[in-house]
Amino acid sequence: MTLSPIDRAKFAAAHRAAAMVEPGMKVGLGTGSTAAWLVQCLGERQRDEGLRFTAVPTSARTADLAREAGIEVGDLGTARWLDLTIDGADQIDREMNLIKGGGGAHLMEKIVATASDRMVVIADASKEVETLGAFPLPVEVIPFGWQVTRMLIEETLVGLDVLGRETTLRMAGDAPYRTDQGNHIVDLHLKRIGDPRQLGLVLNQIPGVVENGLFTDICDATVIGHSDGRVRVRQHAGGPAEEMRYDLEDADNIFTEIAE
Ligand SMILES: O=C(CO)[C@H](O)[C@H](O)COP(=O)(O)O
Repeated sequence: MTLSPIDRAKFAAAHRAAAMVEPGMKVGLGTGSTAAWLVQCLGERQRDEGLRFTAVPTSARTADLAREAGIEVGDLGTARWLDLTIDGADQIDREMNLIKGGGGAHLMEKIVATASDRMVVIADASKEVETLGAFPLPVEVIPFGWQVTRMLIEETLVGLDVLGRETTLRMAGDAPYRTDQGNHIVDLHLKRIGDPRQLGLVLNQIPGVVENGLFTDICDATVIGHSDGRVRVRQHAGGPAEEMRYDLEDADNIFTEIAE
C-alpha cells in the first residue's frame, strides 16, 4: 500500500514530531488528519519501544483514535501541566502565528497548548503562508442567540484592519455543527488579517464568543513535511533549522504496518 503525496508529507512531519516524545512526558495530542498520523506513530513507538507517556487528547475524536492505537488517555484536569503538545494547523505564518479550528476543536486545542511547556505544530508544506487570512477563521460561539453574536462579530470587523466581512455558520448536514462542548462555529471569510493578536483579543471580547482560532505566541516550533519525505524543523526562538529526509520506502512500510 502506498501513501498519497499529501499523506506522505503529513506522515513525515508526524513521524519526526513523535520522536520528540520522551518517556514519562505528559503530551497533548492535537486533532485533525496530521495529528491522526501522530497518534499512529506514538502507538507504534509504544508497541515497539515500550514508550510510556501520559496522553491528553484535544477532542473526543483524538481520544477515540488514541484508544484504538492502544494509548491510554488521560485528562488535563488531572495532568494539570503538560511537557509538550503536538498539533496540526490550517495556516502558519512566518512568526508561527496560526489559524486553527478547521476541524472544530480549537477551543480545547488552545487550552491544552497553553497549558504546555512547548507547542510543536506538524503540517504539510501547503499550510505555510506569508500572511494569515485565506483560510476561514473559526470562531466558537454559544448556541444561545448565536445570530446576535454573529451580527456583533460582523459589526466589530468593520472597525478593524481586515479585508472581507462575510461570515457563515458551520453546518453538519442540515443542522448547525456542534463542537465537543456543544457550541456552534461561525467561520469568518477574511481575505486579510491585519494584526492577528489584536483581532484575536477583540473577537474574544464579544458576548457569546467562546474562543477564536487564532493562535499567537503559542507555537514554539514547526515540523513541516514534504511529499518527497523531506522534513524541516524550525524553532520560534531561532537558530538553525534542522533538515532531514525520510526514505519513502520506509514510510510506505511503516504505513502498511499501521494500516494492517
Ligand atoms: O485545528 C485543527 C482542528 O481543529 C487541525 O489541527 C487543523 O484543522 C489541521 O487539520 P489537518 O491536519 O487535517 O489538515
